[in-house]
Amino acid sequence: MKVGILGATGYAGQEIVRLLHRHGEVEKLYLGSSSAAGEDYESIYPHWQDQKVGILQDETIPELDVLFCALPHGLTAQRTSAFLKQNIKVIDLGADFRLNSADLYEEWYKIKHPAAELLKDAVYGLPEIYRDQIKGKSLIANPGCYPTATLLALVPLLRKQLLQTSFLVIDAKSGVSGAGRGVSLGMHYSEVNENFKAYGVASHRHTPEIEQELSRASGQNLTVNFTPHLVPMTRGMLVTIYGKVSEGVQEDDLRECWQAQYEEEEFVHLLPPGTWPQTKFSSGSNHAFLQLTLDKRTGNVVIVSVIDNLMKGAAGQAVQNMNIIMGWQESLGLKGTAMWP
Ligand SMILES: NC(=O)C1=CN([C@@H]2O[C@H](COP(=O)(O)OP(=O)(O)OC[C@H]3O[C@@H](n4cnc5c(N)ncnc54)[C@H](OP(=O)(O)O)[C@@H]3O)[C@@H](O)[C@H]2O)C=CC1
Ligand SMILES: CC(=O)N[C@@H](CCC(=O)OP(=O)(O)O)C(=O)O
Repeated sequence: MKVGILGATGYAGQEIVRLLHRHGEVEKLYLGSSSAAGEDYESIYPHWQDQKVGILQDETIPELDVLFCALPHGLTAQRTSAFLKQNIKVIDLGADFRLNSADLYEEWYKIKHPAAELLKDAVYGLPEIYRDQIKGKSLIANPGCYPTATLLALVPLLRKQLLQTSFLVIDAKSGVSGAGRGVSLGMHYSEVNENFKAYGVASHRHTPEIEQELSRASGQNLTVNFTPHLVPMTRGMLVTIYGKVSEGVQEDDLRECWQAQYEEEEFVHLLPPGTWPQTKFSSGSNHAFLQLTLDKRTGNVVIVSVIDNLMKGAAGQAVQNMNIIMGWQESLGLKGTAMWP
């Protein structure tokens, strides 16, 4: 199969390179770059020395079966229609096709949607929830990292109406690689190291994505309080969620619901009661870890969900989506647990 990556020099793009290198079905890899065409991949990332990854090409897309777009938002949608006309299946790691409404996209991303007519054709690529809809599709909206960690925890519970929709607090923490390689001042080592800060408070652009998918799961329009934080670590994401259970719901009901949803899943793991997820459990792997408790004093459920932002939160999930649309074994390129410690 011929597979391509746009944004191959970025953090998400280079993680896809790593996964495809051990995938087995990829015969030809096109590496597209707007800034480094003609350069050997090894000169950008010397840890690939002597592994013959390839020469970065300009963004003229050759004949391909699948194209991963790991670009800043807005850039993929401008070109998607042309890619689809070339019979290329497109997996967008950015946000261009995640929201169903072009108006909502404009409100949160502050640009007019470049291809609103394609929104109806895009599938939200969260395999454990929407696998059947992803199969055979040509345009996949790979979910955001914070939404992935949040939705894996909440969608099954809301579908079964085990939680009240009026009160959901999502307190999220991400490693710095979540911001990409082109860093701004706020991501400078001396600004991040030995520091810890909230950002995007009550305004982060993943809020409408989370609300859209939770509303879909619960059948009601709901809102959430979502606050992301920046943690001085390279990769990893830990999301703590507080909610109110529906009347009469016990902790076992919540666990059984997760169990039913995820018992056949290779990449989502329910930890035994009392074992709480840590970011290192998923570092460098596509595995997600979940835990919850019903706090008897307050009556609120507390949930913790952990993923690696670059893997299940981006490149790993994108490769999982490719495997599904191509009808391959879902774990191709994705085998392996975290590196520990
Ligand atoms: N980092 C993460 O944890 C996650 C990222 N994502 C999404 O994946 C996409 C890529 O993110 P990430 O790899 O982190 O970002 P990076 O900033 O690390 O990489 C983006 C790449 O896009 C290419 N690019 C093309 N045109 C432009 C432009 N005008 N400005 C900047 N870059 C450009 C660049 O590669 P070149 O110069 O070679 O063309 C660049 O390396 C984004 O949409 C991001 O939101 C989603 C989930 C998690
Ligand atoms: C730490 C950090 O900065 N994280 C990024 C999230 C990365 C991501 O998933 O962004 P997209 O929705 O654009 O794909 C952020 O908050 O903007």
